[in-house]
Amino acid sequence: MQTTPLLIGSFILLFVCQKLIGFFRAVKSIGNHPGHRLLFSPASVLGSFLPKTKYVSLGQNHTFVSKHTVFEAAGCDIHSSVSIIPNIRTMIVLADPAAIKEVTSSRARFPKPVHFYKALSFYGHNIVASEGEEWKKYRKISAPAFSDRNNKLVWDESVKIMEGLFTDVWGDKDAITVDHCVDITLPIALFVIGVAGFGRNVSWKEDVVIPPGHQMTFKDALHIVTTDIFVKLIVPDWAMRLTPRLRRAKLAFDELHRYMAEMIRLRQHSEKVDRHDLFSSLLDANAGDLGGPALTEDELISNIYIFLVAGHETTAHTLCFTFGLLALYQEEQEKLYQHIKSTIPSDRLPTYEEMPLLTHSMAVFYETLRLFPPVAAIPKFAAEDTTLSATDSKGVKITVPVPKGTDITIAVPGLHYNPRYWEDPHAFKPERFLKDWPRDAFVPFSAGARACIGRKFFETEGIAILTMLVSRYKITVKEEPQFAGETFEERKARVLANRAGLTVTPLRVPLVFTRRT
Ligand code: HEM
Repeated sequence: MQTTPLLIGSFILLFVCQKLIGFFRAVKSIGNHPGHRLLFSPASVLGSFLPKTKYVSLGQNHTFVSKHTVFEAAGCDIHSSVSIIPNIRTMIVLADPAAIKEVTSSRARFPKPVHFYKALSFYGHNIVASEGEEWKKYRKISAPAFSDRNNKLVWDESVKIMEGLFTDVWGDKDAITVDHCVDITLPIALFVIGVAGFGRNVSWKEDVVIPPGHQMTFKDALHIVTTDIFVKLIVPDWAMRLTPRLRRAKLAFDELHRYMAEMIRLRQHSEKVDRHDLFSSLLDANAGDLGGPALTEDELISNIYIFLVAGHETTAHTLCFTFGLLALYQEEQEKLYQHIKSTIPSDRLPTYEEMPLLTHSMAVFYETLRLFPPVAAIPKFAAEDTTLSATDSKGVKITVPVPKGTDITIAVPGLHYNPRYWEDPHAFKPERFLKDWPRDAFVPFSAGARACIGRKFFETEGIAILTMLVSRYKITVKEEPQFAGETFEERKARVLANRAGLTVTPLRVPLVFTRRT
């Protein structure tokens, strides 16, 4: 009778001893480099959802929230994290430009951990969630669509979309109040990738109408899929009908699939015109017209989905933070307005050829991306036993052993708020990008062969949108009685508050756009 509890107790003791031995071995394998010692891995579902508790979990959005402070505590621009559950995991976290450059430029030594991207692969394999020969195939198919010719299309379409917003939606109103700025930046970014990437032209008026044969709009389906992506990862298919929220998520996943299949059928049956957009490249690859192995139907759908997501969420959130910052820092907005006014005559629309002249607009975006990088943590892993080096707080070079299999995280906010490279790192100062600046200490688009393929696409649409908006409207924070009397710092914290989502997500940015006279 007494043997059962004894047996269970022995098993528990054995399990704990095994975990502890593994834990201490892991700590030793990285030379006992300082950092977090945790019960739950920050890369696990529990570890990222539990609140921040010492020795237990780092809490939500921790890479963004902690910025450079963890590195300061570790006394080095590389810190470690060793955790026990679900299995012993060793992670090396980087905020050192040279170490980051080494990792991003050696793809074979530091590949992408594809299993981390499971949430993005539910429609099939795609460019973001793949490695090796498969990734090379997707990148080769997509690269020609990001040409200068297509960037001009991105510019022209972005200008048209902004004109549509001003005339069809805002009309003759002198002041437009939005309760959350993403309510306008999400559709803007989606319309741009829709038309410039996929030839899918949606007007502001059509955008709110559910087309026949569907139960939600394309925009809503994509938005719900993006927001509920982790639900789909955690909840098994049979359980997706259990609550109204889960049913809505399931409907959105199915609807988005239907919309993408329709887009494909429509383009396949339309007259072949000489197009060079992303959709044409993907369809040609599916038809086997590009040589090499053809894209399967699932790969085609999954890549369309990934370009829609990668191409609109990052952009929409960056635009939203940019408008929020300009509303808070009126003097910076005025400088930007004056620069645009002195560069583009007010009696006509800005052209793609004028984009290089809009240096101040680019500086505003770069400073926003430094402060609010949408992708806060970029994961890699060590494919072999190796080392990484950084300087410690006393300027001494430290070499950290990195055993094969170690997780590596590029902590983008850690680097972007690193006071060794950025003076007064918490301040919004676009001018820092108008003089010489530390290029290796700025990686919002990652770097090396796996850097963002859409960087120029974003910069083009972003500058066109910002130029159109700031030249015609002044942006201010919406005044609300419940926040009367708050200090500037309180207002800033409220307006720029964010949470972890697929990318760093603004919570609520309430703004007023007032027509300039
Ligand atoms: C503010 C705008 C943007 C930011 C900050 C951004 C950031 C990034 C980052 C950090 C990565 C690397 C992710 C990783 O290694 O896991 C990435 C990859 C990627 N981005 Fe962007 N992105 C932006 C806009 C865009 C746009 C507009 C598109 C498409 C039109 C796009 C398409 C992609 C794709 C396809 C990849 C995967 C590339 C590969 O692995 O070869 N992104 N982006």
